[in-house]
Amino acid sequence: MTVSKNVTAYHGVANIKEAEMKELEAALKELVSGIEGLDEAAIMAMRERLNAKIKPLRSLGVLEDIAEQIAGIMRTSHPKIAGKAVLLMAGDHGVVAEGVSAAPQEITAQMFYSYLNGNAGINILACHAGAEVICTDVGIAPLLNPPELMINRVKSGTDNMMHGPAMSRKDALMAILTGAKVAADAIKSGVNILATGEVGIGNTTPSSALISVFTGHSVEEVTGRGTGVKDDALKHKQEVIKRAIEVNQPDVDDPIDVISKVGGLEIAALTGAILEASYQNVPVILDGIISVAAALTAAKIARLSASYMISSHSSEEQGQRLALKQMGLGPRLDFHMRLGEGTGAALMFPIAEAAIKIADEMATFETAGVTTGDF
Ligand SMILES: O=C(O)c1ccc[n+]([C@@H]2O[C@H](COP(=O)([O-])O)[C@@H](O)[C@H]2O)c1
Ligand SMILES: Cc1cc2nc[nH]c2cc1C
Repeated sequence: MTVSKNVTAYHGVANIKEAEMKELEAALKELVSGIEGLDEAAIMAMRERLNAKIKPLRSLGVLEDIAEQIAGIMRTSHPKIAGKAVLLMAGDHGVVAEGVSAAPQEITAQMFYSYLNGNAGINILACHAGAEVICTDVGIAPLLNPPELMINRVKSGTDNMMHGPAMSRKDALMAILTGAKVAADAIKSGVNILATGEVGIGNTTPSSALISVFTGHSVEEVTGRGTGVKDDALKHKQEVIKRAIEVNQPDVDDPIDVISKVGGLEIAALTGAILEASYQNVPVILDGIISVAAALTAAKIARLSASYMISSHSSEEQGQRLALKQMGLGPRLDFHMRLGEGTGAALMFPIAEAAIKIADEMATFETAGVTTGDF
């Protein structure tokens, strides 16, 4: 198959599959313990740079917040954005058997091919932003089964969480570490800002379940229509989520337990990617409800990882905003989007670059000879 120019089909993560449970737990522990808080001195130094620019103080609002955050993450007063990538994780969901999605399961695999071909929404928006799309099959159901999609597959779709755990604890750890490895490889190749994206028919169901468990909001409050279920199906979807939580009794104090019981493979991989980005001082832009459910899981595993996250748009799924709020974040773009794939996150790349450009290129009161004052 031909893979278009700004797309990488990932073929790595050799030894995770042979790893023992103990090794996986230890690898995650090591990753988590290496995540540090942001560099406050770099944040203050960036603030000083921005305050010297020819504008009333803080008048570039969120752009200034983003420039400071990136300085704190990259631990320098003069951060530079080099390579940009969307990490697109794919997985299927046993719970689709309950009729929780408006779309059929085979679309996950079909869309994955579209990403590889470079003609889906995320390809266009990532290309527009000068970013690559790194696609990983973490758990697509075996419909087409071509070997090139299976290299990183932890499991061929989750089990139906309405009847028991979506996956084993070991599978959840493997998916998290697969995501971490994909992020690590991207960073090694020169990428220094990441965005999260995904595809997985049915995945708004586990995302809402995770958000309900972690935030304490009711299932009704955090569950929306996903691909577009109608009123009756939405009610049914909420009942399925409630039942899944009741049957599995996830332990809210053990985020791996929660994500293994009511999560998803691609969601877990995004959690791992976010943890790795945090570990390596790389900002990570969040997308819609699935990405934010993964981010919330990451923040529950490692509280400090939340400071490495840059929010993007507000999904039409109401649970996304509530999950962002729990992490002290809020959406920046209100575009009524609900596609996923990383499309909303990709729109933030140029905004992050614009924020850094302001710091680098805008004149100061001194250089421009503009009178300073109490403004
Ligand atoms: O990003 C979002 O907020 C978002 C909201 C609704 C749907 N999606 C996408 O649609 C699929 C999940 O919807 P569903 O109804 O099958 O659960 C999955 O492939 C997601 O990428 C994504
Ligand atoms: C067509 C289609 C494209 C998608 N991209 C992400 N989720 C999706 C769901 C559907 C149904």
